Amino acid sequence: MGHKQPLPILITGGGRRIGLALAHHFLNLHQPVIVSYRTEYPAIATLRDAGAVCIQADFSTDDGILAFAGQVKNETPGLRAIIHNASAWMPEKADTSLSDTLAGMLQIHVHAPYLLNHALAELLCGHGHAAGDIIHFTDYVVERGSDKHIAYAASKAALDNMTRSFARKLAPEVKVNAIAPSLILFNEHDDADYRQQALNKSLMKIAPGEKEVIDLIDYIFSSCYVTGRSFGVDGGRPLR
Ligand SMILES: NC(=O)C1=CN([C@@H]2O[C@H](COP(=O)(O)OP(=O)(O)OC[C@H]3O[C@@H](n4cnc5c(N)ncnc54)[C@H](OP(=O)(O)O)[C@@H]3O)[C@@H](O)[C@H]2O)C=CC1
Ligand SMILES: Nc1nc2c(c(=O)[nH]1)N=C([C@H](O)[C@@H](O)CO)CN2
Repeated sequence: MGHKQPLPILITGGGRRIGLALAHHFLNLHQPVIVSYRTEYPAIATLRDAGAVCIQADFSTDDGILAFAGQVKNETPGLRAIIHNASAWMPEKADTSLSDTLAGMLQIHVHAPYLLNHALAELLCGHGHAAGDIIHFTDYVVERGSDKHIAYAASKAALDNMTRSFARKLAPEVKVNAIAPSLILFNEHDDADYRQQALNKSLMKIAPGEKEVIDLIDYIFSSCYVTGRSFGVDGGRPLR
């Protein structure tokens, strides 16, 4: 008798950093992975060589999101999970209109997960009790707000709210949870002063790297009971 191939995990924005680390983690566990990417980084070829299905997609328009959903449906009859990692951390700034900033943040953090969850729910369902997962990457600023990233924080707050709506809609076959990180990884251009200030904002005073998020997702996937929750990965930042 042949072994049944596990269903793939879909990771959006898997070309770099946390999304890329998640993709390699699951591939190392012989778990099939489908990755969306916007920019053709060298990492995409490495992912393909490791067995990932990599689909180029730009979520800047609803048409781009829906075309991607169609390509995923052509690729697989079912999904183990969707991890909504794709994101942009846009501040309010003088050279971009406030309308464009707000629209861009709502597009990537609200339209993309909202449309993809609706379009792909049928692929997550039908595999048994708690057999599917959706993970929304939100942010610690959902609780606190952010004076420099107002639209970003508002759009992540909407995503946090959708976690509970989709948990209600898709139970008991699919669990839907959010991960709300504070500092996980610095960006290359962050200078020493910025880094020190950011480290001082948490109790734990480190930038822990992708492993903290990977371990949490492994836990969420192992559960058959936890749904509609937001998990902070923030080094105790709310207590500072
Ligand atoms: N890193 C951290 O410390 C923190 C991260 N988070 C959250 O964790 C998640 C992962 O973080 P991180 O790895 O730093 O994220 P990055 O910003 O480094 O990467 C996000 C990914 O999303 C993709 N993306 C952005 N816009 C679009 C678009 N319009 N269409 C398709 N893809 C797009 C990017 O593609 P491209 O490279 O082509 O632009 C990139 O691959 C995010 O949701 C983030 O908000 C929250 C708090 C802290
Ligand atoms: N999509 C992204 N979102 C966020 C990023 C990022 O690089 N991409 N970075 C942060 C910061 O790490 C911040 O939490 C501390 O400096 C927040 N969100």
